[in-house]
Amino acid sequence: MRLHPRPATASGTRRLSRLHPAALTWLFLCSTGGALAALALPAALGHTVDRLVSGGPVPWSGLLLCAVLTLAETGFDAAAAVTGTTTTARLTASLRTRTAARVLAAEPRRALALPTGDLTARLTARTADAASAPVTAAGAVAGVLLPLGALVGLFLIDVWTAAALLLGAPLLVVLLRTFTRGTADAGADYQRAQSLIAHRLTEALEGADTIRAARTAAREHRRVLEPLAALAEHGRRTWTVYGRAVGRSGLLLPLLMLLVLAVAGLRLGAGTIGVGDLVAASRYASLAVGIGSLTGALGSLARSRAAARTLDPLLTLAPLPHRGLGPVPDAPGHLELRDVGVHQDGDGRPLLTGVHLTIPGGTSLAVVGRSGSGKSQLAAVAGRLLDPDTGSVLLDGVPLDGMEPARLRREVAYAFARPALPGTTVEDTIAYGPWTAPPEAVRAAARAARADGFLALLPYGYATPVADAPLSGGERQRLGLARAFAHPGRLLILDDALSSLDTVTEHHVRRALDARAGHCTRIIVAHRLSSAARADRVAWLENGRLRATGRHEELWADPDYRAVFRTDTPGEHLERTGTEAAR
Ligand SMILES: Nc1ncnc2c1ncn2[C@@H]1O[C@H](COP(=O)(O)OP(=O)(O)OP(=O)(O)O)[C@@H](O)[C@H]1O
Repeated sequence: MRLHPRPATASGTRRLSRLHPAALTWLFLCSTGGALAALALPAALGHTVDRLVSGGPVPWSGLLLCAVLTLAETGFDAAAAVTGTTTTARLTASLRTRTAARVLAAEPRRALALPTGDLTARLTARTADAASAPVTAAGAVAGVLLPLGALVGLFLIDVWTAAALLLGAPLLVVLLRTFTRGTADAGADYQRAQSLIAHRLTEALEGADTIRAARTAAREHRRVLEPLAALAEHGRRTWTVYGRAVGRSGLLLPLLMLLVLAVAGLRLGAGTIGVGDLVAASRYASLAVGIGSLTGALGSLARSRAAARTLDPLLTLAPLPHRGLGPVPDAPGHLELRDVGVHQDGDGRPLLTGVHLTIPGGTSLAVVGRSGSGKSQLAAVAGRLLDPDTGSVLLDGVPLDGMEPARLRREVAYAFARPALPGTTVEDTIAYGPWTAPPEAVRAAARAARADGFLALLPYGYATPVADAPLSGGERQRLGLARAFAHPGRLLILDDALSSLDTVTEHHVRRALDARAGHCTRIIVAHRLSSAARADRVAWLENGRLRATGRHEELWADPDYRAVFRTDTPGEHLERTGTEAAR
């Protein structure tokens, strides 16, 4: 895959904490407020107990303070929980939107070269993992503040009691460090195995019919689930690290508590501290050993960091470079390919070599050639779905790579052999594009693409949800064509977009295409003889090179050209001239 990493400045995920600053500040204040209330409570409690034990009047003010502090702690904690959940959801949405926007703004075919399942896992699960970091970190501040404050409280009550707690502190630090390192490694491996399963599952779902036809479901099942053993292993590793940390802290923390209470008890016996101090010391000790709860936050932060690493290559994808140029106004759509070359990513195999081609504005060009000759590569380069590795492409004299992408997209409409059909209803699907086509344009486009007939038979016509519309391959193609027709620009590129149409429908669609002569340049990638015969000119590709260009009737004299259309059925196509085929 060719990603275009930028020099590493602040990475996209690191900048997350700058989003929603008000919510994060509020969360920080709530967490801190809750921690301060929790820290003040033992002191107030100790003081109140001392007053009660001394046998004086009931210390109502002390009792009230304890109640207020308890309520404050609960209130702050609840507010922190609500703010944390909503902020994480909003950060996840922001991160997903930004990552998806980056992917879509980069050169399409190369940016989307990640396997679909892997990309989906990154855009869904990984963004949620990474986006939880700022909230976890804000919450962890309280997790640090509480034990530190409790330690200070212990020092203020009695130095020896505090020293007893400090005795166990180095062990706790070692425990936390080991835990963080262990979960980070296991978490990253776990996420990788998850992505691999997601990728294989997506592949299998896309090829469900092939798998069914080949009766290889069991083999496919094994292939998809093959990384499951590794996933289970990484999961076990994570839980082992958790288990060990919990086991060790489960042993260490009560021992530490016991030690602190024993020292405090001795100091009470020696008359150095009072009963209230003992109560406060026991509360502070339990708050201080609560540092063990940081393991959860550290584990979550380690998972977020591993997820962020998988998102950074997407967030640092370079946007499609351009020079902000616009199309020449009222120009005819004259397209020029100058010495265009495209190499395969990875091994550098040439897919297109030295293609020089001029398509006068308003004319049509059929691109023909054997399978794999590079027709789709040429179609992709002609509308900047792909940047050539060498050479340049100009529309009315303006280089495509200089044109502002949004303006370029308004000038170039594409239709594909297997179009994606986004949108809720059929109407949305046709209207979907650089601008939302109005209803009358949608209907006119559907008529031109000969889609109106089958759309009328759908239960709710144009309002039928796409998911509920049973569509054949040819009907899908006609919706894709209608979408292209509904967004007319100066260039229309059909990449094998008529291949599933029956000959009568194709004939009508061709007439709709011909009606655009003079005000729209058309490039039609096709295998059918009729497409070549009806076009103003033909570009004949062979092994990624332009073998010849010219009118179909002229090229027909070349037996190699005729062989491009030859079938094994004697007499079919080959005996027909271009003029006959065009009729
Ligand atoms: N996304 C891609 N990444 C890398 N190589 C590709 C990609 N798509 C196609 N190729 C390679 O480029 C070459 C030309 O493919 P292209 O799709 O342009 O052929 P085509 O003439 O349109 O074929 P067909 O008529 O079968 O659709 C093929 O050899 C193929 O292996």
